[in-house]
Amino acid sequence: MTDFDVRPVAEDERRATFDLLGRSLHSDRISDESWARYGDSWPAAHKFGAFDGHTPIGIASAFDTEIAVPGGAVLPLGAVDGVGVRADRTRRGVLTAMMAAQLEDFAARGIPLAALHASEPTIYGRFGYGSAALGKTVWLPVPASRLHERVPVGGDVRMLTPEEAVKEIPALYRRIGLHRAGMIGRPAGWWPIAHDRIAGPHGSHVVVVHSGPDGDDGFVVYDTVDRRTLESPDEGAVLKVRELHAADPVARAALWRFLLSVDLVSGVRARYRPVDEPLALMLADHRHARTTDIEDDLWLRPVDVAAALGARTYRAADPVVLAVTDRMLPANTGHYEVSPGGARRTDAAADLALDVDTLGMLYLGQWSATELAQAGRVEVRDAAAAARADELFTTLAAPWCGTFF
Ligand SMILES: CC(=O)SCCNC(=O)CCNC(=O)[C@H](O)C(C)(C)COP(=O)(O)OP(=O)(O)OC[C@H]1O[C@@H](n2cnc3c(N)ncnc32)[C@H](O)[C@@H]1OP(=O)(O)O
Repeated sequence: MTDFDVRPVAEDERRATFDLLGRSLHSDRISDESWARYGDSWPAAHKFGAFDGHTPIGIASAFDTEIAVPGGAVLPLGAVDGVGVRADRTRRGVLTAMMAAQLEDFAARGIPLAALHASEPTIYGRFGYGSAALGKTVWLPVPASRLHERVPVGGDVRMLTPEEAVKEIPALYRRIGLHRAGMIGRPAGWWPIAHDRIAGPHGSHVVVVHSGPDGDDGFVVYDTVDRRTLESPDEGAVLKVRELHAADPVARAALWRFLLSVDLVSGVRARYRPVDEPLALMLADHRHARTTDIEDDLWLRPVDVAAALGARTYRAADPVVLAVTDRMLPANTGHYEVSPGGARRTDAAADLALDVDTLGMLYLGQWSATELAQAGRVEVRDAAAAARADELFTTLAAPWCGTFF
């Protein structure tokens, strides 16, 4: 049994907790130089540590931002960006205690949704997080992959210097906007560690911007992986896309056209793309676009179920009543009527019953109530209700986050 206290991280505990996180993820200890450059991206605010005396043995970090939900509303979000427990203190409740403190903090501050990217899919369901948006990995071989002649053409692309990338991309991300459910805002503290570190003067990534008739409207950040070996000295490099954002199909097509045009390349690999990005359809020969993986990407946790359900829109169908159970935040446990007019608490009998993590899976439209019922995650009390819930919760575009945190 381990004794530990969970409390907010103090200013002078930032680096120790950052190192603890790095160690738990098997990263190298951060150098003084890198800490001086990027340490401000690890503020003490919204971090809970588990301490054995003064020594940190666990960290659960989050930053405040916002997330787009189906219908276009943008809600406050607690983005959980770093969780780790010292390897000699795992499996004795340290994470559970930190998650409880963090969720109570989100609830007390009126934050209706929390989200994270999970290192392992078996960790977070018990804390009310559900796998809410998937991402696909695509592989496009070069030169075989050519865009179809009907794919729209327009605008121009230009490669930024690292200094320009640091300056211009944050504003461009804001201009493109949170146009899909699941996309999140990127606060000032996100950029140095997640973008400038890899795409600025000390990084290896390349940034290319597309401009259309109204100015810059898309960008891609990628790295180049050299594949030459003694046995195959002429093997082309692989372009590894870190992120690609575009305001419209013309900008998106231009950025993919650019990637496929780079010389001495054997292929383009992009991970965590929207599952409905029509890359295969954009090729002259759709067989060249290979989806090599589909992974859970964003995990979502309704913190205030009434506020979260009330903020998204629903398609036309008769109402359903959901019985939601939330063991960690019991104030959420109750019945909610969902209809095209919105959502509200009700005393009416429930048609479907589910835990709050499953509500997280349903919320952005990635999974249907029927799928979740067939998998045993939704209990069907009225046989016709799953189909009504499918209609209500379905979204035209797949949810997608598109931001690493
Ligand atoms: C958002 C992010 O940052 S993702 C990155 C998460 N961090 C990592 O993966 C770093 C390496 N792993 C770790 O640091 C730790 O193992 C953690 C943080 C995943 C778990 O911390 P712990 O303190 O061991 O968790 P805790 O003891 O509270 O476990 C609670 C329950 O979850 C289970 N659990 C915890 N971690 C895992 C896991 N990796 N796989 C399966 N089950 C797990 C425990 O078995 C326990 O189950 P029980 O209640 O049935 O007994």
